[in-house]
Amino acid sequence: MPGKPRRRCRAIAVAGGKGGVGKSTVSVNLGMSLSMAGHDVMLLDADMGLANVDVLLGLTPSRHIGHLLDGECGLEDLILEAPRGLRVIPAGSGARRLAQLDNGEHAAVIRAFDELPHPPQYLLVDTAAGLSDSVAMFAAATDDVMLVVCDEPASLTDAYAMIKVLSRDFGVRRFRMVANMVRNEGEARQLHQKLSRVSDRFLDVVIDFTGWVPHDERLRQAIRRQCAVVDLWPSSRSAMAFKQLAGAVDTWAEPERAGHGRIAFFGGQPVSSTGW
Ligand SMILES: Nc1ncnc2c1ncn2[C@@H]1O[C@H](COP(=O)(O)OP(=O)(O)OP(=O)(O)O)[C@@H](O)[C@H]1O
Repeated sequence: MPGKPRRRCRAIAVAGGKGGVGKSTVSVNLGMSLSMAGHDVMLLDADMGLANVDVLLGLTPSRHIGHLLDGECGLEDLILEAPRGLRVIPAGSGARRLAQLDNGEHAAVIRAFDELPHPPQYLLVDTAAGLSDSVAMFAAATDDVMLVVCDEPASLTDAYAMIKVLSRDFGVRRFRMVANMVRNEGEARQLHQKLSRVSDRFLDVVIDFTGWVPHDERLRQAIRRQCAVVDLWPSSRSAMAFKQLAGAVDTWAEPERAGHGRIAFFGGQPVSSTGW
């Protein structure tokens, strides 16, 4: 008997351009919130050479992407089990080679996800700061690009630069904005308006407002303890915001199929084992 329609893995890049806006914090806590809501979630630390997802979660990887590229192990051998069912693929730290991957190596990392025996429902890709080829390639290989923006001029200009490059060079048309470290929803929406105004004027893109995360001292304390705030203090303001963000992500319409010839996460594997 045919089962219910199967759902494709959704890959979401967490990007922003500027360093320190909260990309890794959002990746870890959104990923864990989705996992706590019952989804199968994997988080790829794509900050090659300067890994910090494992540090944020107090994990100690013994192998990293470099071992995969050297053929010493498969992608599944790199998976670390974080709390609440979140699976993490660490980037590796301190290896210069990892910070200088060429396009072929990026493609090899992305394609390795097609071979996973248990692909996740959601793959979050925590990208590095800046606008390197590496960031652009990883972001362009996902279904959705989530831009983390905070209330600083450089955050807005860097987010705009990222939108420009991804739309012009990779045909990305839709972006999902998350305001981080803001005081309230009004401030978050103002940031969205600022970014949308300038993008509407010069670029053919859509920027959706996905949600916001307040500046929260609890979150910083959780980071110092190497825990996700959603795990340690689930009723803190930031944890509640991440829960809401996960709920918003889960209402997004089904992602479009990977474009022909595009290097995409799960591009060779159109469906996974659960209903979308
Ligand atoms: N909502 C928040 N409330 C309070 N502090 C926050 C919040 N989000 C992030 N921070 C602080 O900002 C710091 C930087 O966050 P994070 O490492 O996630 O940024 P990033 O964009 O990934 O940086 P990089 O690109 O340099 O790796 C955190 O260590 C934390 O102290």
